Amino acid sequence: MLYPTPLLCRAAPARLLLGPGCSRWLSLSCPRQVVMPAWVINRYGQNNVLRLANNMVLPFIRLPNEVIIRVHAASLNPIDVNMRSGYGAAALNIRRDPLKIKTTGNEFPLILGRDVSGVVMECGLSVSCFKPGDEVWAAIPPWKQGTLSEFVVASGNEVSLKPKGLSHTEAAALPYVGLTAWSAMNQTGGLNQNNCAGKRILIVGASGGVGTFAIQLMKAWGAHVTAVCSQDAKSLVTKLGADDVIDYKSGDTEEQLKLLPLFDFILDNVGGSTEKWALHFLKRWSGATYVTLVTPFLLNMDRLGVADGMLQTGITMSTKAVKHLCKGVHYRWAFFTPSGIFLDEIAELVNSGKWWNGERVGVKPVESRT
Ligand SMILES: NC(=O)C1=CN([C@@H]2O[C@H](COP(=O)(O)OP(=O)(O)OC[C@H]3O[C@@H](n4cnc5c(N)ncnc54)[C@H](OP(=O)(O)O)[C@@H]3O)[C@@H](O)[C@H]2O)C=CC1
Repeated sequence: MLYPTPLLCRAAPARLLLGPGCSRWLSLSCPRQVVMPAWVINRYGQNNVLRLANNMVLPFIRLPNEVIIRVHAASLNPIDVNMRSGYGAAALNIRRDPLKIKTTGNEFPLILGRDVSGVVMECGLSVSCFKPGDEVWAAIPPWKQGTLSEFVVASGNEVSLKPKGLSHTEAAALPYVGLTAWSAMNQTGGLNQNNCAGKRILIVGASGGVGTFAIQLMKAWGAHVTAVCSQDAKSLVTKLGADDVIDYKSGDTEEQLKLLPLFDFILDNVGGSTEKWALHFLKRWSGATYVTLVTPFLLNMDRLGVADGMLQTGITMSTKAVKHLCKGVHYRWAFFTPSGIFLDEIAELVNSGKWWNGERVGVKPVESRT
């Protein structure tokens, strides 16, 4: 395993001054490329396409607001499994390194993994919030090289100081699901700590990464939470603060929900047929909102190409939004949003102790995520 030498660390700003495209110049002129280990894929497929490469070129700072993080822990989310199979490639390639795609003809090798907890190694010239040695956490957007490697580059505005009470392993389980839940509940759904008290929230798929985070966020903001999950997860979601638990595997979910009062907000982490029945459980004409994280946005572009895929997405989304608005409820799609600022807010909640409900049960250890 090779680590960056001080010379190479100092070389990063010089590369920055050279601007985009300098990597080729440097790799031609450097007698010895500095390499790192990383889990990569060189084509899309099943798990057998994953390989541990020991010769990935060390990433470097291209933009003044970027930082290099030495990865202490990373974790996996459903998106990593889906991206391994090619999910989202059409849209993500538009945002990936155009020079690399132009010179090699494809996006490979790709490093998967969105979550990171680690230590800042190097900062771009305009980074003022972080310095080398800071312990940070982040979720790297899916169009960038991922975190299943020894080093990763992130924009300064995607990074936040890691909560002091969490180990790197614990911290690496939170950013992607945390930012996704934050985006869905706060940015898309309009919920915040000042308007949640007494609101009735239904979380479908409550036992997953996003769901377990969303339960804790809603409880920290004072809402009443009903969790839909399997019996296996009942004690977990109860410990996290869920007030009511509906077991979707034993009996009819709709029949069980009919026994409860209507909801102000539904978070759908499951998709499929959920929106066919779940919207009936929202209060009408009172600003109630249904937010789903399972959308055909990237699939449409994979299937139809970027332009037609975006058009199809726009039509589907607006048709559904208008249809449900006519019935008195808001219908919205939500997406993961990388943000150091929101991670700061999450870190504050974690540091305040509100997160743990008295027990350290809020984080799924990295080993147990699929
Ligand atoms: N739009 C976006 O930008 C993003 C979308 N997502 C999507 O959000 C979804 C949730 O993500 P994440 O939490 O990380 O995924 P997980 O795989 O961690 O969790 C999904 C959970 O859903 C539960 N589940 C499955 N079927 C049902 C059902 N019929 N009713 C209730 N619960 C069910 C599973 O529980 P059990 O095993 O007990 O059945 C599982 O715990 C995924 O589909 C993901 O692709 C995630 C991040 C970003």
